[in-house]
Amino acid sequence: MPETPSFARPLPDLAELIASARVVTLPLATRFRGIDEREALLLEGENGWAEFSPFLEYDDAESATWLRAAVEFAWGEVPAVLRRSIPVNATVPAVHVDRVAGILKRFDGCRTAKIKVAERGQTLVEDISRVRRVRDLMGPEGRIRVDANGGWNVDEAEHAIHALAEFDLEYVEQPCETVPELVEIRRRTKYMGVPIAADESVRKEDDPIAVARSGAADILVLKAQPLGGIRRALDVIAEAGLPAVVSSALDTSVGLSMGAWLAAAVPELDYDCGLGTASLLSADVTDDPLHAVNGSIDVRRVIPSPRLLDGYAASAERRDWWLDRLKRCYALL
Ligand SMILES: O=C(O)CCC(=O)C1=CC=C[C@@H](O)[C@@H]1C(=O)O
Ligand SMILES: [Mg+2]
Repeated sequence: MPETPSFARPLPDLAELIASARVVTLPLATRFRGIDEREALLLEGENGWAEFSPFLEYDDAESATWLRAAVEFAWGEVPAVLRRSIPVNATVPAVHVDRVAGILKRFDGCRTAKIKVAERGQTLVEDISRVRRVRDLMGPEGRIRVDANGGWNVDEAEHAIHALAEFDLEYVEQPCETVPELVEIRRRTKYMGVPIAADESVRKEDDPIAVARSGAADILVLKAQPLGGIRRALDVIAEAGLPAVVSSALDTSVGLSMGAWLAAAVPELDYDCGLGTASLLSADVTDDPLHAVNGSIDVRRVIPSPRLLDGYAASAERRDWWLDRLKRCYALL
């Protein structure tokens, strides 16, 4: 038996992970993050199913953290939940303004929308018209946040946030790439009253607390898979001492069930969570997907349907690729 890590006691053998592993390729309803299909590896442990789905370009060291999260959720100790349903935001990719209404309709009852901005190859004018359309459709009570994925430099961010402020933004997520840039943009835009949230600067930095320590953000966006699991994400929230928004990584409903579990265990949950993205998929692994109903998703384990696992099974070549990745990442646990 390999050495016992804290996230799953004891660490299941690799053979056990491989025995239950299923790899799927799911079509997206809307291109997002430059992809039209989402690949994911699902695993069944003693607690139920979990998802291992680092993006394809991530290296093994980063991906091993995502595997730690899956192993914890399927085999390890998970914390008690404090709530049974989680309010979620609609997620609006960087689409043409004419597609905004169709996308919002996929998110039943969501009072909050997160809109992607600063997409490479697009202009601020396109961002402004997309955000304006969401504001028009949601009305004055809708809550609107934007996510730039670090796509602006500090001057561009200052200009864009100033231009978008008229839409009453709840926050701007990752306007710039680095922690020092976030510190600077937060200083420059403070007078506008638009809070800054950090996502990549939490999940991709070696030290997820650096953002909080440097005063680089008002809010943290936390994702269970990239942070290495629910308990690690809860530790980050406790140590950072900032309000948390729980989000996800374009997961299947199985991955979203882990995100919902994290959101359910966070002591204070003041913001709607980025866990409604099953609605961006045009197929899922379960007949009972975690779609928003009345603006919220359930906190529950998700059991994939054998019919859907077969129907959306990845090609033999992609399955082998994922199993090799699983083995390499397991070796890093
Ligand atoms: O937070 C949401 O509304 C949905 C999740 C989401 O936006 C993301 C999922 C996956 C990859 C990321 O580029 C992206 C994000 O940056 O938050
Ligand atoms: Mg983000």
